[in-house]
Amino acid sequence: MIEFERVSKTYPDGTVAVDGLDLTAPNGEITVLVGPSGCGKTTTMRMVNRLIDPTEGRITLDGTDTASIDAVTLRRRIGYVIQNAGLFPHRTVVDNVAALPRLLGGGKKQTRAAAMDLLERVGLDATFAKRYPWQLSGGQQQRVGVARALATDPPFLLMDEPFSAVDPIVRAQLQDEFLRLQADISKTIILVTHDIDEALKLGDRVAVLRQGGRLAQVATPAELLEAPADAFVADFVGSTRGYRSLGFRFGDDELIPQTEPTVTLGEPVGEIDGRWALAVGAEGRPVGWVDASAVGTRAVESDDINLAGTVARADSPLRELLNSALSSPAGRCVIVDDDGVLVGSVTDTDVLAAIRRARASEGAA
Ligand SMILES: Nc1ncnc2c1ncn2[C@@H]1O[C@H](COP(=O)(O)OP(=O)(O)OP(=O)(O)O)[C@@H](O)[C@H]1O
Repeated sequence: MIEFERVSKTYPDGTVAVDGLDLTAPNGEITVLVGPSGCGKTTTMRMVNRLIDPTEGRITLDGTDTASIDAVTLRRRIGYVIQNAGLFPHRTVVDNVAALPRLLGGGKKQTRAAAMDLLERVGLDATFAKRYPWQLSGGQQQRVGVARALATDPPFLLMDEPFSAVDPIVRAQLQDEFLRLQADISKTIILVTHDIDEALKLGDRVAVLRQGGRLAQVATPAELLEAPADAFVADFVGSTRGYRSLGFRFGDDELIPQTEPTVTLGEPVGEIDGRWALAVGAEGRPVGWVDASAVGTRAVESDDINLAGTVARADSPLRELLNSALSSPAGRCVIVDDDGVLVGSVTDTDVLAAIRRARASEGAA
């Protein structure tokens, strides 16, 4: 059990990120922290593994004050999964998973064998073990991130927006797989998300935070939907729906897709502006990004393709466009049509500007 007792965090500049939080994350359950941007979700979670120290109050793990446990020992008991997986880029998948057990003195053979088992549990077969993170899709990287967090078999798991950087179909798959895995391993989990649907799907209990790091309500998903504690919770459960539905409309705003230069497998990268070229398959469907500076003038091979980026459709919510832009090494969101064929791209800056415009017009409505 993870317990917050009157926990507050005020940053040196005076920002009150968390204010008098009382919260219990019961053993074997998923407790989700959800709330608007800046409401203190990440700060709350990072205080558990002491990446951030509380200003007041205490946090206990099965009754022991975390402040009394040496930080390294503490972190061995708490797995940590972050957005974009945070894998070591120069180590293979299996070495990423085996790294911490090795550091803790495990033998090479035995830690590798355990890592292979874990990879299989998160849905990756042996062919992925020797690859490097950039040779995996975002969803596959996230699976490795989960396997790595479980490598020391910690009783507690912290997950910060673990499924945000992948496209909606992959996200739903990862969520389903994660629920199946948890039914098996019964870890005590705190998961942070800004997505109320994800919170309601994954959480045994959902804690809704409001600005200033105050707990608005903690309840089961059903209770939250049926009996929101106040207008803020009701509004948050409802209003993010509105925000999510913000469509990307051609001709609207200044968010117009630009032509994206492409490269086909087996051919060299032509003249491009910048470092990254988008690789497309024969049917014109994007397959990933190629680092032109690494390929030089030779023909592009499948091993050159960085698979981490996601695509969005023209009518995807702006949040998905942003996820696509942020997951691409080029910082560009790739837009495809209903058949998955490339339409063009928009930059992360343009997507952010469109989100700001949409929010402003929502506020004015
Ligand atoms: N190191 C810091 N110094 C000062 N203020 C900070 C620091 N880190 C976070 N904050 C502020 O504390 C508040 C809570 O931040 P936190 O990152 O915990 O929120 P969050 O709910 O996780 O936000 P998001 O969903 O946008 O990631 C915000 O107002 C943020 O600007």
